[in-house]
Amino acid sequence: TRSTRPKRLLRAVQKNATRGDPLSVISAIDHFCRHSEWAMNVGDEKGSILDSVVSELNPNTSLELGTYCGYSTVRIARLLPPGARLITLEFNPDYAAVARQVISWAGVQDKVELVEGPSGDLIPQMKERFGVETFDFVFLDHWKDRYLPDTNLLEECGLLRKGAVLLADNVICPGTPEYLAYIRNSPRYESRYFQSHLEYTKVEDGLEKSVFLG
Ligand SMILES: CCNc1ncnc2c1ncn2[C@@H]1O[C@H](/C=C/CNC(=O)c2cc(-c3ccc(F)cc3)cc(O)c2O)[C@@H](O)[C@H]1O
Ligand SMILES: [Mg+2]
Repeated sequence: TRSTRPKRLLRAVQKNATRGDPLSVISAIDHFCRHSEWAMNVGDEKGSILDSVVSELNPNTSLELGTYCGYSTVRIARLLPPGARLITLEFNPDYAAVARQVISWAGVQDKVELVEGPSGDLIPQMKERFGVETFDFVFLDHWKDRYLPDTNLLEECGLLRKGAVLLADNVICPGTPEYLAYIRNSPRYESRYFQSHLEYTKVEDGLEKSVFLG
């Protein structure tokens, strides 16, 4: 079957990373994307901001929108305390298949539940089907024009607890104008912009961290 970039990325992980060692998986992907083929992972620079937000929050229940190859899934899961869990949503079956293998190569599969399907259908099922009460942390990194509708959906489904943190990738490049306008003007959120760069480049990009006030 035709080789794709995600499959070549997975091969680089299997070749260069040590099974059960999440940091070696993260650096193998960063090396591949820097020296072989650029790919839309959050990357090492924005990734360390993601790490600090997760470490400070110690979330029990986390949601990731847009798994892609599982790079940020591994970054988040490796920092979660025992018993904590990360649900990650991916609607492309080929990407999901690659991500599952990256996640298990890193040895974090016990903390991760990768669900295949569109977020718009899955978010309303979180309570009933996945036994979620509320999320402590949400990482948004899927189609940029879906950040706002999915945030509204999370609100409507009562899935955000007071103090829950939303962290959005790419608020500058490619950009998420409607999401930014909403979240920065809403009295229900306290937002802060973390300036950084588009993964593996010198182009400006950043993460928007927003605390839900209830
Ligand atoms: C339909 C909405 N619901 C969804 N539900 C579940 N999974 C979804 C969904 N949308 C998209 N996905 C998945 O998330 C991933 C999509 C991510 C979209 N990301 C980007 O477009 C992106 C793009 C860039 C970028 C920046 C500059 C460029 F020149 C070129 C690309 C950088 C990034 O960091 C990005 O995150 C895919 O795996 C896709 O299958
Ligand atoms: Mg991104």
